[in-house]
Amino acid sequence: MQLGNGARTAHPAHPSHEPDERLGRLLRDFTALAGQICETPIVMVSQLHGHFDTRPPLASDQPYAAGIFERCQWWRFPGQSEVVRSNNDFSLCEAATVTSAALTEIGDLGSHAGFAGAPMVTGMPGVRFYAAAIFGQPQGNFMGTLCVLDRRARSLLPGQRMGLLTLARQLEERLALHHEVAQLQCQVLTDALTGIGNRRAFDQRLGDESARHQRSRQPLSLLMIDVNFFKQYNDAHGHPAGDVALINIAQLLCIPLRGSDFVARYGGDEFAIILPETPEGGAHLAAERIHETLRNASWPHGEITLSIGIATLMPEEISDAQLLLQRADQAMYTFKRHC
Ligand SMILES: Nc1nc2c(ncn2[C@@H]2O[C@H](COP(=O)(O)OP(=O)(O)OP(=O)(O)O)[C@@H](O)[C@H]2O)c(=O)[nH]1
Repeated sequence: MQLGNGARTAHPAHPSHEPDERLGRLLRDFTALAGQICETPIVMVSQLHGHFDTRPPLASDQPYAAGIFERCQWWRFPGQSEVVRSNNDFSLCEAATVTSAALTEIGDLGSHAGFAGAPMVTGMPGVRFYAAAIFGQPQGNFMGTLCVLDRRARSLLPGQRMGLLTLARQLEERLALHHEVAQLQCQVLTDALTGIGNRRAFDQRLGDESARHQRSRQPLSLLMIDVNFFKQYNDAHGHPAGDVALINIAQLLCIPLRGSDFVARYGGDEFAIILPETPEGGAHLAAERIHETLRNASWPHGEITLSIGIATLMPEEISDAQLLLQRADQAMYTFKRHC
């Protein structure tokens, strides 16, 4: 196996496919306000470039990794308090962003030469009126449109146009802030050298998982990992070569694991892996797969081996993250003594 640079990271910030809650609230509030101000039954936000949802892609998150969600739409329909994601028809929003006007308004799509046949007009939701205010920049982190729609032909009042433009500007600022906060959160939880979760992320996740263990009464396993003779490796090949080895080890650790497992750099040459809902036997299998992955890797300065300590909290045990940590640490040192 050749070690590459393409990092396959187990990202600490968003361990699941749950939606980004803050973005959800933002979209709900802005679509509600736009509908109120413009008195339209349907409101929609189009993401035309970049990601509003700042969840970093997970290795297992194929649609994100493939960029499928690069463009998407969130709709608010009459009587709904939630926005729903549905990629309907981008032709109108795309056209709105190529004009020089900040606001595009088409009173009757049904008699419009360019858009009478657009899917949004002829199919669901069958709209006749469309107005869109652009936000973001084509060269920036994101660009999109805040759109108000109606199933009948109509127009906006001057104050409503101004209101829509103001809302789009505010949405742009909030999304930019949302991006910055997400980036900072990500940095705070990421190990700068290897790109996987850091000690802080590990502590948070272990707390979450031990609470889940208590609720679900499922076993919870932990692997504590130490690189063998790493001081010698550094001394023999230099600190930069040691850094590269740590980066490669972090990548390799992620390969044989499940998407729900969590890999972190615990500190120095130590790594930790949380295995939710995994009994002792499963944890031993995971450790064996890790040893095998490292054995099959090609190393520039001779093989690197690991000492792996395994501990499991059984369903009937009281959840105690510290106890789990102590047991795994102890098991790791026992393993090392036999190396
Ligand atoms: N290159 C590099 N080395 C690091 C980093 N963090 C810690 N180390 C080194 O990791 C080594 C850890 O050494 P020890 O704790 O003695 O462990 P060891 O040499 O692996 O010995 P055993 O654990 O008994 O196998 C030290 O030489 C640290 O300087 C890092 O970010 N980069």
